[in-house]
Amino acid sequence: MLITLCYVYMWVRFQKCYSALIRNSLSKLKNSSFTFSVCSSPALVSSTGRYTTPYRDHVLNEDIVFLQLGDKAVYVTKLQACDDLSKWTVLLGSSLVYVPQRDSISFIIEATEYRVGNYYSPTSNKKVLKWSDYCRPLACSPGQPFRAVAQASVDNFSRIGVAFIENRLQLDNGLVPSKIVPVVLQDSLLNKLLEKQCPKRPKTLTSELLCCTHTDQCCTEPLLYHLFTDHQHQHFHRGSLLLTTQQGGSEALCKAQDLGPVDLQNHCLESHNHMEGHRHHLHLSSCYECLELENSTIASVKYASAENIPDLPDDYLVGLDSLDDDDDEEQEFFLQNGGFRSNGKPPNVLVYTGGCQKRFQAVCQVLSECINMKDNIIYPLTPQQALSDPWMDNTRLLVVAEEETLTPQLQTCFLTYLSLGGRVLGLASTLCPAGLCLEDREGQKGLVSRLSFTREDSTELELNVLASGKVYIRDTKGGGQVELWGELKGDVTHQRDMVIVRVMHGVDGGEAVLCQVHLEIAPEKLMSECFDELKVSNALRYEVLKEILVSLGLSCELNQTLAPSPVYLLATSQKAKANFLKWLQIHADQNHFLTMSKLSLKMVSCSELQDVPLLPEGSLALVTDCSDFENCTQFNMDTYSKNLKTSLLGHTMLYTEVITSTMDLLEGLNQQLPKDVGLIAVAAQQTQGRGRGRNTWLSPLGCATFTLTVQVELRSRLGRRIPFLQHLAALAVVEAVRTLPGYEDIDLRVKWPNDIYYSNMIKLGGVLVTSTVIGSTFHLLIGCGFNVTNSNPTICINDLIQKYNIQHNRSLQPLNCSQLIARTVSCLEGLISSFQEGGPDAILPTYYKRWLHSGTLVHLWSEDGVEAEVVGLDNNGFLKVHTKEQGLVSVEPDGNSFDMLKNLVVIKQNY
Ligand SMILES: O=C(O)CCCC[C@@H]1SC[C@@H]2NC(=O)N[C@@H]21
Repeated sequence: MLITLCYVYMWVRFQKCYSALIRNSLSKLKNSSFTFSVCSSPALVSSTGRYTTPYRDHVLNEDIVFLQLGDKAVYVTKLQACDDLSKWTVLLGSSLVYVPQRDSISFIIEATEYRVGNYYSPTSNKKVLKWSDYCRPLACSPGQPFRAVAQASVDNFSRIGVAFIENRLQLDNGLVPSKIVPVVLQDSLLNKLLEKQCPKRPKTLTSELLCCTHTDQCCTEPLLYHLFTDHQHQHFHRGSLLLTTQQGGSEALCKAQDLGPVDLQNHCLESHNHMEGHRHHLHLSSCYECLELENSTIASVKYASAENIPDLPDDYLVGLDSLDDDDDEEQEFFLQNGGFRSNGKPPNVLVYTGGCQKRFQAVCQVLSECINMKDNIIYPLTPQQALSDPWMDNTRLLVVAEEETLTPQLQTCFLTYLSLGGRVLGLASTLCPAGLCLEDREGQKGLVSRLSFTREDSTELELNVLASGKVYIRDTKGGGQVELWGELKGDVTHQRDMVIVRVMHGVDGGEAVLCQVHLEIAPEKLMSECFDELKVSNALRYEVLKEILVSLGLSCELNQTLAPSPVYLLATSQKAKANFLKWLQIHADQNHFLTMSKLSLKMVSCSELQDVPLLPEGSLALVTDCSDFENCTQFNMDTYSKNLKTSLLGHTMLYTEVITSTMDLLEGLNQQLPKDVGLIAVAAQQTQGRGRGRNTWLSPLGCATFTLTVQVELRSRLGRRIPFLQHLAALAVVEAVRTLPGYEDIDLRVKWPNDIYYSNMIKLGGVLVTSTVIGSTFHLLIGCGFNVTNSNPTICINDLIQKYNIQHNRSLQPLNCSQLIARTVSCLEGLISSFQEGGPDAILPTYYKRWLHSGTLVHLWSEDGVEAEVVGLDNNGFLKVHTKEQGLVSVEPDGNSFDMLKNLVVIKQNY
C-alpha cells in the first residue's frame, strides 16, 4: 500500500515536473531557431547521447541531451523546415481545416513497430495518453516508418512529449511511437497537398473546403481509413475521441453561392420522408437535394435583409470595436476563426424553443441560475428569426430546446452555425449533427430514469432525470467526433442508452453537447409522482448542466461579488428600538463606531447615508432611524412583527440585504448585550454563509437566514444540557410550519442533531450554534438557514406546500421569510421555556413526533459494524441507541463522524 502511494506520489510529482520543465523551456525557445525533439530506442541513441536515425536531417551534431529517462531522451535540436510532404496523405477532418494557430507547434511523429505485450495494458499503472486527443493530426505517410504531421499547443506538445518519454503515448493505429520532431510547416505545403488530393477545391484553406465530401467524388472515400480502424467502436467515452474521415451534415456548405434558389417548401416535405422508419437519419449528409437545400439556406441566412431584423441584438461589432486599436493581430485572428474568439465572444445566449414561450421561460430560468448573468444575455430565437436574421456572428451559445422535429431548414441552419465554430446545447431536441442518429424510446418518454454522467475528471455522477423518449445512436458512416458523456441505465441489465453526447463539428471548433434528458425541467413544475425522485437529484442536475455549460465556454462561476449593504436598525416597537439605541450610543466610540469581532458598524442617520464617506474595510453603515423600511422587497417588518409572539427574543433587529454572514454581524456584540435585548440579525442574502464544520451555507434570495442572540444561565435546566439547544432550534423551524393551521401534514422533519429535512430525503435547512460562557451565563448565537421560496438548486418549503396542494387538492398559500422567521423565533422561545420548566421530557414528545429516525436501524463504527436500533435522545441531547451486545449507548453530535441517513453512527460514550 505504502509503495503504491509512494509510486503515485512520485508519478504525480515528477510527471508535473517534466511537463513544467519542458513547457517552460519550450516557451523560452519559442522565438529561437532551437526546439526539443524526443527520441526512443537505445539502438538509436549513441554513446554520446545523440541519436542516429533515418531522419538525420532533423538531427544536427550540436544536439544536446536535455533530459533522459530510460531509453528515451529529450534533445535540444535546431528547428527544421518540413519540406517533403509530396507522398503524404491528408487526414480529412483535420488537415483540411488547417489554420495556423498562434503559439502552436507543428511536429512529425514517427512510429516503427506494433506494440507488443501489455505496453498499454488496462491493468498497468500508466495513464495512457492518446496522441490525437492532444493534437490535430494533419497528414501522414503510412509506409515504414509510419509518420504523421500534427499540430499542438505548447502545453499539449509538452504533454505528448512527457507521455512519450514515459512510454505511455498511444497512436491511434497501434504503432509504438519512436520519435517526435518539431518542424516548421509552411501553409503552402499543405495547400499543395490538398490540391493534389482534391484538385477541384479552391486554393484557400478555409472551412468552405469541408464541402468536398459531397460534391467531389475524389473525397467521398475515406482517406486513410486504416489509420483509425482501432476506433470503429459504436461510441467513445468522454476523453476519448472518435475520429473518422468522412464529413457529413451541414458541413457541405461551401458552394452556397454557386447554387440557384430551390423550393424550400417542397423540399421540406421530401426531407421529412428521410426521417420515417425506425432509425431516423436526421442529418442531411448524402442526398444531393438536401445539399442544395442546405446551401440555399445558408445563402438566405447570409444575405438576409437588414430590415428583417427586429429584435435580436447585434453587438458583434461592439465586441470588435472594443478590442484595442493596436490589437490588429487579435482582430484578424478573430475574423479568421469565423468571428468566434475564445475570449470576449459576444455575450448572447439564444434559446430556440420553436416559439413556445413557456419552454423558453423554463430554459431561461435554469440558464440564469447556472451561468454568470453579468456576462451573458439570454434571448429567445423564433423560427423566423433563426432562418432570416444574421444572428450567428453574435451568438456565444445557441440552445435548441424544441422537442418537435426540426424542419430541415432549421436543422441545416443550426448545423451551419455549428460548422462555423458555434456552440450548441441541445435539450431534448432533434438536432442531429453528422455522426449521430436519433432513435425512439417512446416507452421511456416522460419517465424518471437513472443517468450516469461522466465528468471532466472522469468521475461518474448518478442521478435521476426525466427521459425525452429518444436516444442517440452512433452513425459511424456520418463521420464527426463524438464523445459519450451520459448514458441511461435501462431496465434490462447492461442496457445503456446514449443520452448526452458531445460532438465536435466542422473545422472551426464547432461544439455541441446534445442531451436527450430534460435537464431544463425543474421537478416542481411536474408535481407528479416523480417529484420526489427528481428532487433528490436536483442539485446534481445543476452540477451536470453547469459542467456542460462550462465545456461550451460559458462561465458558471458565482462571481456576483455582491457588496455588503447598509444595516438597518429595526424593532417591533419604539420602546425596544429606543432601548437598544441607548445601549448602542453608550458603547460606540466618539466617531460613532461600534467595534465587534468580525466587523464594525458606524451609526448614521438615514439622511446621512448618502453622504457617508467611504468606510474603512470591514465597516458597515448602521442606519438607526429608518422610517421607510417598508420599501424593502425582501423583508416585510409588519409581517414579521405580526407573527412574532415572544416576550423577549427577536424584538430588536439588524436587517441587511447583503452581508458575509449574519453570524459576523453579532459575533462579539452578543456578549455585551443586556439581558433585556432580544437581538436578531436577518439578511436577505449572505455571501459567505457558514455551515457546521467547515461547510458553506449557500444563502441565495428566498432562503431565510438569521442569527438570534440567546442567553442561558449555566445552572438552568437547559444550561446544564446545552447541546439540546440545537435540537430545539431545528425543531422550532419544523414547528413554525407545521403548527400553522392547514400545514400540519407538510412533510418537514428534523434530522438529528440539527438539520431540517423534507421527509427523509433532502435537507432544506440547518442550524449552527456557537456559545461563550461569561460568568454564569451562556451567550449563544443561534444561526439558522432554511429554504423558503428558493426551489433551486435543491428544494424549499414552498415546493412542499405546492406538492401537498396538488396531491390533496388544497390551496394552501405559499409562505414567506418574514413570517417564517418570526414564527420560528416564537416557537423557539416556547420550546426553551418548556425545557427550562420541565427538562427534556417537556419537549421530547414533540421532538420525536417530528424527527425522522424512530426505530431506524443503524450500524455502529462502520458499515459492517454492530447493528443497533435508535431509541431516542438521552438527557444531554445525545443519540441513544440499543444494541444486543452493549445495551444502551449514546452518540455525540460532534461533527461529521456519522451519517444518520446512511444509517451509520460512531459511539462516543458508553453508559
Ligand atoms: O446545516 C448547517 O451546517 C448549518 C447551517 C446554518 C446556516 C445559517 S444561515 C444564518 C447563519 N449565518 C450563517 O453564516 N450560518 C447560519
